[in-house]
Amino acid sequence: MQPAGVAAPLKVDITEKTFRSAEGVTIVALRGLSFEVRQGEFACLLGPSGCGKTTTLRILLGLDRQFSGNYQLPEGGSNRIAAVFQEPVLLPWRTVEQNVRLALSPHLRDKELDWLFDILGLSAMRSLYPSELSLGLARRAALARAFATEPAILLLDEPFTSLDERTADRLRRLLMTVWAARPTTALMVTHNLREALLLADRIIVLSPRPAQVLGIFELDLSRHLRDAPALNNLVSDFHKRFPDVG
Ligand SMILES: Nc1ncnc2c1ncn2[C@@H]1O[C@H](COP(=O)(O)OP(=O)(O)OP(=O)(O)O)[C@@H](O)[C@H]1O
Repeated sequence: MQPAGVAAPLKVDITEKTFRSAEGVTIVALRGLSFEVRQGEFACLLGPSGCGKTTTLRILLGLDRQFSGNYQLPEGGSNRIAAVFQEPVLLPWRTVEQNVRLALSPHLRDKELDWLFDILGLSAMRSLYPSELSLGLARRAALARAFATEPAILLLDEPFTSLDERTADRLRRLLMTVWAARPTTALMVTHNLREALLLADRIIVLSPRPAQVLGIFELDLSRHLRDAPALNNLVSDFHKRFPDVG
C-alpha cells in the first residue's frame, strides 16, 4: 500500500502475454516484464523492433485484457490516461481546437488553452481542419489534445516516426517544453536511443522478444544541457553499460 499523500507510481508486472499466429503457432510477446515509473517522471521503454513495446502500451490502455499479471496506473489528474500514437488520430470534420476540446470532459470543455496552443506553436492553426495540416502539425495537435486532458499518465507510442529528422527534433523539443510546463508521468515507447537519451529521466531497456527488462539507465543530466556533445557522451556511457543494445 502507498502511504497516504504519496502519489502512486505506474507499476507493471506482466507475467506473460502470448499471441496465436494465423498458422496457430503461439508467440510469446512478453514474459516476466516488471518495471515502475515514478510520479512525474518521463520514462522511455527502449527495445528492438518487435520486442513487445506496443503490446505493453495496449495492455496499459486497457485495449488488450488477454494477459497474465497485473498493473497499477497512477492516481489523480482530470483524466486517468492519455495516449499519443504513431498516427495522430484526429477527427477530419473538426478543427484543431475542436479536436482538442472534444477530448475534455464536458465540465472542462471551455477551459483556457491559449498557453498550450502557444507553447506548441499552434495558435494560428486552431481553426484549421486536419486535412490542412502537415504531418508534423497534426502530431502537435495530438500532443495538445493529450496534455489538455491533464492525464495522470501519458503514454506515447513512437510519436515522432515517419517525420524528417528536423521536424522530429523540433517536435521532441516542443514535447519537452510542454512537459516542463505541466510535468506529467509519462511512458514513451521508442527504438531510437538518441531520442530516449534526449527526453527521458530514465530509460527502461528491454530485451528482444519476449520483452524483459535488461536494466534501467538513469539520466541525471538536466535536459537543457543535453546538446549534441553531451548526447554523444551519453550514447557512449549507455553502450558501456548495454554493449549489445541500440
Ligand atoms: N495481434 C497479433 N497477433 C499475432 N502476433 C502479434 C499481434 N500483435 C503483435 N504480435 C507480435 O508480438 C510481437 C510484439 O509486437 P509489438 O508490436 O508489441 O512489438 P514492438 O516492440 O512494438 O515493435 P515495433 O518497435 O516494431 O513497433 C511481435 O512479434 C508481433 O509480431
